[in-house]
Amino acid sequence: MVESVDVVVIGMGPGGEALAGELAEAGLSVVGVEAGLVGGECPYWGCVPSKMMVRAADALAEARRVPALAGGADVRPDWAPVTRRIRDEATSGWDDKAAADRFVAKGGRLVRGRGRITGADTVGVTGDREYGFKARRAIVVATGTTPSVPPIPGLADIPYWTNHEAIEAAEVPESLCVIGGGAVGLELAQVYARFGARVTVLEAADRLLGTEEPEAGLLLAGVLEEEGVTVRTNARIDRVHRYDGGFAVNADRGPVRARRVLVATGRRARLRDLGVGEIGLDPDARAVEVDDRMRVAPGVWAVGDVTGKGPFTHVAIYQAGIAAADILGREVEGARYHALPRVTFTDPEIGAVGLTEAQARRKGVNARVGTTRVPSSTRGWIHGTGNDGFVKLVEDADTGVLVGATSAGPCGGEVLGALAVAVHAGVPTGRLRSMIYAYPTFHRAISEALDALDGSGRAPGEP
Ligand SMILES: Cc1cc2nc3c(=O)[nH]c(=O)nc-3n(C[C@H](O)[C@H](O)[C@H](O)COP(=O)(O)OP(=O)(O)OC[C@H]3O[C@@H](n4cnc5c(N)ncnc54)[C@H](O)[C@@H]3O)c2cc1C
Ligand SMILES: NC(=O)c1ccc[n+]([C@@H]2O[C@H](COP(=O)([O-])OP(=O)(O)OC[C@H]3O[C@@H](n4cnc5c(N)ncnc54)[C@H](O)[C@@H]3O)[C@@H](O)[C@H]2O)c1
Repeated sequence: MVESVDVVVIGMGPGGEALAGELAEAGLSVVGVEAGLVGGECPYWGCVPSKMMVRAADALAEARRVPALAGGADVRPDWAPVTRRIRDEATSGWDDKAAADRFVAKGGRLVRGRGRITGADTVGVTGDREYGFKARRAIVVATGTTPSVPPIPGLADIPYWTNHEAIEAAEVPESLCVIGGGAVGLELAQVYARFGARVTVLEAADRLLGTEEPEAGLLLAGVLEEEGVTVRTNARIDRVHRYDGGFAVNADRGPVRARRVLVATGRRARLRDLGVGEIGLDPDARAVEVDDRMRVAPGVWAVGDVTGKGPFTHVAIYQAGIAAADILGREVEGARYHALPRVTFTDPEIGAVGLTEAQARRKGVNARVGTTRVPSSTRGWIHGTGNDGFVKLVEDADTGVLVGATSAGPCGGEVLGALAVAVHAGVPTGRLRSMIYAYPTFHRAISEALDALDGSGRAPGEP
């Protein structure tokens, strides 16, 4: 039997949950289909528990800095409070009852199972029982991504970790080989190393955090090495196999032997099982193409990681707001990604917004950059140990407008706030120069980076 409803949302991660909740509150009949946990990756295996781990690991690192600043500290890492907080405070034991109840309280109907598009306006769900829905107003694809596992010989035959196992781990392994030096790999590598694991990071590219400024990857490689993590870039892995109760990852420059192997080599959307061919999409595409209102096809919208516009919770929620307004027939400004912020929560944090220098040049921007090091800023110098970082600005020299920035360092993600406002609003660097920066804050380094921009940095017409 096919039931008629206004909207069917497939996938109730941060994007789907926000969108489905808003539409239900607006009075539409909304079915949210979820194959796993309502809330998706972010609250159970992503942002929230990983940042609890980072918080704990940072506390250890700060305590280890006490001798340089304030006397003595006896630091004895214990993983138990971390697992307890993740189980009890973050995930309720990986139980989504609270999130499911929240959606139902907004007037939504939750259907547990795997959704599949079966026609231009119909969705089938396979779970404990079969459902069929006809969506009068909208189908929304919000199915996120899953880990992309490289076809390394032997890898599929071992019980490797993805972010799920790394977040759920009851113990810290004696040693950990992390394949992939992106955000997942680096945040978790530093956490596990600070809790005592011997960690090696194998990154195929020539630097860590390859999508950000090269200075960021270099900075993190140096900091991690100083903390005892082995970092190998340009790594070629040819085989993985069991070895002495653990595993051996055979790479150029020698094998890495470790108790656990974490695969953190990116994520990808899986469209084949979703029936997207029914609405004329390529089932093998890496993402669902959307316009600036998240429209995919007549009566179909998509939000979140599946759109390939930026794999972050804040992007999923931003897109959900736009799609909800569009579905409700309200006027809404289309999505713009020119000031997309992202933060890698390593210590130092790497905050970035807009274009990197290389991206700006590739887009034909006449890029002018200004960089300052945090240790040479007043606050960085006062901070002392743990003060690594930099602020880098990318200005369009033709317009005098800031088009990108990176703030790496202690509180790098918070310093980013000011830079994100500037890039979002297209503030000319001349205007930023005339601002008063509180002394001695970390964000005051922005004014030093402005001084480092070649020329005046003033926009045409600016005083
Ligand atoms: C370790 C880690 C740390 C992260 N840290 C951060 C961070 O600090 N900040 C940040 O902004 N982002 C972070 N992210 C990224 C963030 O988790 C994602 O961008 C976000 O979860 C994407 O939301 P989404 O709604 O698009 O998809 P998802 O969260 O992936 O949710 C999709 C949901 O759809 C369901 N689903 C899939 N297919 C179907 C189907 N056919 N039928 C029914 N249900 C289906 C899935 O079960 C899932 O619940 C992190 C990711 C990881 C892995
Ligand atoms: N703080 C945050 O906002 C946060 C934290 C974690 C994850 N995320 C998001 O989740 C997504 C997934 O993160 P991720 O780190 O898995 O992906 P990623 O794409 O950011 O990084 C994957 C890394 O693995 C490397 N790699 C790929 N194949 C390899 C191989 N065979 N051998 C060695 N290295 C290989 C890539 O060169 C790349 O550097 C990202 O897009 C990220 O932005 C965000």
